Amino acid sequence: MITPAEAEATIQRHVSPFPTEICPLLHAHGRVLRSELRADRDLPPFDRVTMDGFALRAAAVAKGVQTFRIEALQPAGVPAATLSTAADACVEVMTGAMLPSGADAVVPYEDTAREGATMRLLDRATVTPGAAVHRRGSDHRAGDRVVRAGLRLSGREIAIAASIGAGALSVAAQPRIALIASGDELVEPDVAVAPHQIRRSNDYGLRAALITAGYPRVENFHLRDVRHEIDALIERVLRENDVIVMTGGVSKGRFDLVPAALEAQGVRKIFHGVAQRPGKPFWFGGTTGGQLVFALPGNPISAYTCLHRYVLPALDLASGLDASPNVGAALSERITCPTPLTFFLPVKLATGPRAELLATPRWPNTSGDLAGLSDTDGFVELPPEQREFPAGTVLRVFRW
Ligand SMILES: Nc1nc2c(c(=O)[nH]1)N[C@H]1C(S)=C(S)[C@@H](COP(=O)(O)OP(=O)(O)OC[C@H]3O[C@@H](n4cnc5c(N)ncnc54)[C@H](O)[C@@H]3O)O[C@H]1N2
Ligand code: MOO
Repeated sequence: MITPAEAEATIQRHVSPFPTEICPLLHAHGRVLRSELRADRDLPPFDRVTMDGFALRAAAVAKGVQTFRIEALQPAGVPAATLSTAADACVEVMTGAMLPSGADAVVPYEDTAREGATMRLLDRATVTPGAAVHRRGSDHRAGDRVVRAGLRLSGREIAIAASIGAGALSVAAQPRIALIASGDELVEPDVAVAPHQIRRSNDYGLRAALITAGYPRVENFHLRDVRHEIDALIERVLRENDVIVMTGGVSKGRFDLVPAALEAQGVRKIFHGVAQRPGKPFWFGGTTGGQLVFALPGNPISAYTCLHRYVLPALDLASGLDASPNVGAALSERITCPTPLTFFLPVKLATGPRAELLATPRWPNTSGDLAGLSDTDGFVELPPEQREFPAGTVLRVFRW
């Protein structure tokens, strides 16, 4: 059996990038940016007043002028006024206005007293060139890169894009994902359930996790353990989707028909089985057209863990998202690992006394104990062969 690291690397080798498409800015949040964004003009685009008050020449103040004539009013959103050459000239200005030409500093209202059309500086006013002026191009020059490619777009990048006039963005296409739960025992959550039946929870949970992670084009299906029905559905979803995620039916049981059906429909098995718990029977394959098929074990914690350990990172890679850095967390208590395989242990994360990330184990009862995952932040990966892990051991952590 291959290790989780080998499984991850193998999946990565089979991932090809999703196509690029153009997306209107209003719908681009959560999408992965494919082309960097560059400033279309200097930022700020003009010498921008940063305080409501009066614009004047700092040199006049240095020469002892204390009282100024208010020549004009300069609000935001209109072209710059021009200060006359008189030493005591000033223009009343608003935050966000263009600095009047000829002026080089702004005194806020709070440092002045006004009498009709004149303004007097209070003793506390200190006026130096550039005071309360945000110089043109001082944040970024036209042509500078302001957002790099490979980021998932949040409100921050959307605001930057808007500020540089990028009304449509080049982003990774979102894959169409078929999410198939298989098993005769499964029923919908909102119907009467017989004692021998199990409510479908995996696929609902995986669907929510996929959407939350930025992959909303998910369609759910249910399969009975009937071979010709499995074949027919796989054939159909392969026609319409880029990625297939299945749960259940991949182990060794008489009704674990999924691997054979996938191969019969032209999905090539790349591996079946990973030396890990939970999730040992994980099956991965692909088509010649580049579609990826993840058949996850049916036990709920196995499926949810495998989605986060393998499926979401593969989708992120295909989207061109920057790889997230490996994050380590220190165990808050000593643990004994129950298996010689790599073990994924759910944890609650907190900040320790030296500002380190602390992982507190939250042992689920079994790999079916979904409730054990509630109020956890992710899982740590316990490497194989080592069984005793003292408190303070730093382990790789994956967040849900
Ligand atoms: N002889 C062996 N038996 C099993 C092995 C093995 O190596 N040899 N591996 C075990 C492990 S580990 C796992 S994990 C499971 C995985 O089996 P399957 O992928 O075939 O999953 P199922 O048998 O279909 O289901 C397992 C379990 O999960 C429940 N389930 C399935 N789908 C859902 C769903 N959508 N929502 C809620 N619950 C679901 C299902 O009812 C079963 O209880 O195999 C072991 N056996
Ligand atoms: O390894 Mo299975 O995925 O635990 O129940």
